[in-house]
Amino acid sequence: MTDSPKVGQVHTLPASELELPAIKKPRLVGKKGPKGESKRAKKRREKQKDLPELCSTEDVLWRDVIAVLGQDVVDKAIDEGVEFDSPFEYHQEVELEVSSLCSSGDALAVPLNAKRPWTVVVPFALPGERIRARIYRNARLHSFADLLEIVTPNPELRDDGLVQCKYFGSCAGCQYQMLSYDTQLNLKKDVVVKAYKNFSNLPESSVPAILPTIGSPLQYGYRTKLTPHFEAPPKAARKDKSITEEGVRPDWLSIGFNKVGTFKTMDIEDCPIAVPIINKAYAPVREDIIKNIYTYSKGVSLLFRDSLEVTSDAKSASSTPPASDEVEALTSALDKHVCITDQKATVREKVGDWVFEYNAGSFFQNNNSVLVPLTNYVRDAIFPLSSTSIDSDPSPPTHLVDAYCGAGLFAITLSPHFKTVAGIELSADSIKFATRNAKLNDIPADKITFRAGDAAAIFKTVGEFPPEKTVLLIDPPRKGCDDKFIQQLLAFRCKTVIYVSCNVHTQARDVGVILKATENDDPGKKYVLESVRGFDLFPQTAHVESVAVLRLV
Ligand SMILES: C[S@@+](CC[C@H](N)C(=O)[O-])C[C@H]1O[C@@H](n2cnc3c(N)ncnc32)[C@H](O)[C@@H]1O
Repeated sequence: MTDSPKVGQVHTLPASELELPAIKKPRLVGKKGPKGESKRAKKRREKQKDLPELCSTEDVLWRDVIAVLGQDVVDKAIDEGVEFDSPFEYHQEVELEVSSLCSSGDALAVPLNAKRPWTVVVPFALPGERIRARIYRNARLHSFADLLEIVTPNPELRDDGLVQCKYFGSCAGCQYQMLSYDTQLNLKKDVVVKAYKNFSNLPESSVPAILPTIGSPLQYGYRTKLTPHFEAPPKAARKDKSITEEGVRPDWLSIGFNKVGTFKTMDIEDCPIAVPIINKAYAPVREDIIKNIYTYSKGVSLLFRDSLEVTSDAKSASSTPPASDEVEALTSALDKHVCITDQKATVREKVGDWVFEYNAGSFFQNNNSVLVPLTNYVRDAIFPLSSTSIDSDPSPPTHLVDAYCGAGLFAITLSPHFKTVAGIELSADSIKFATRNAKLNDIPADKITFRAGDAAAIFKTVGEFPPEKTVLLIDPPRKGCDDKFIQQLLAFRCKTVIYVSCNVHTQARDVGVILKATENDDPGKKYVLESVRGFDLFPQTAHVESVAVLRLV
């Protein structure tokens, strides 16, 4: 059984029930234009001022809207000042033809018989489908709507039989369960292609053909972290405590994730993309919350993290290498999974033969099954040819800088291939664990060092690293690298840069800045974009991780 929309079925999604106001036309404020500026030039200047922030979610969607309507149509609407004149009323029901998918995984549809060029963003619909939807918000040349019905499905793409979650179609977590896994991977490749087209500011000739997305070995049951949440009891409900004493969930209580298109929580009993141990632990926690809900005065965001059991033996082994007869006990202890719910507890995870510990509340990649392929891919990108090949690099890199290193995932897994490794990370807590993880994996302290600080500070500390034999690995948060970091990267100019990113749009922007800044430099000093490839860390969702390889030529 699934709640996902079916042909001819009325699918009630909740967003349109909310009183979401229409987005107001922004006021055009700002500096005066140059003297003698033409009307047309003024309009264009004002148009630029109005545009969403570069690489923001709105900006990514805006580029998709332009692609559907065409730049000429968009320019004309803006010149005529009608870009916010939606043809739709709040809650109007409309029939639409889906033309493409946005990078967020939502469909972009065109109204049938519209008075003017317009687009509508609708979740869970697919290109080629005819749908019915209800408008709940208007914006610049596009509206947002809830999906009501798929009038004509696209059987080439849609297979509702693939859906494994009863909440799919209502929960905001997944977008793609009705698609084959190959289709999901192809769509993610398209997102990477679009990101480089829209945000790198590079000519086509500077961007290599985007490589096929590498899939996750697990496509369900892979998420090692889940954070369901719930609200505190409303005042009126606090007076009536009788129901929960019997363990029955009151109607107003929802423990779970956001409903699609809203900030409202929907009640979710299990999540099939999470690892089984998390779902097992979640059920009794839910029961306990329901029984004790009136003791909560604030809403809570829960944490569930898959961990290998850390025994006292294993703990002491983390500071001193284990004696050989302890190894077996340690190995078997490592294979027992537990679920951690305390933000401050230590999580233990294996990536291949490497062991990592980190604070449950801090960052670690959320899909363990893909981490060996990902780290191996990065290794092979750094050392492109096998050591037996006659063409192999006669002077391979010897030094690695891992910027934004977290608990040391890349620094540690890549350490056997380098003489010296240096990592930097803003979170002092993660650095404490990175240092501990180096010890845990028997990496000598004189080979690998981690320091807490802003990523840009690493360049001051690696003055001894020969740039022509150094690899810089970057894995920043969604906002990408700041200007200070990029300027120092350019000054350092090491031979290879591997840019891993959870936001391909900011990655494309930063890569564009780096390539443009070096395009007129002497041979050996210019960065080229050697390859870009998506990695699927989050199957069933629209999210794509991206790995870009830059090399000096
Ligand atoms: C996407 S995570 C990558 C972590 C690590 N590479 C991994 O794969 O586990 C980004 C990391 O950057 C850190 N970070 C955020 N801003 C930073 C900054 N300005 N300088 C250094 N690290 C930063 C975050 O704390 C986070 O651990």
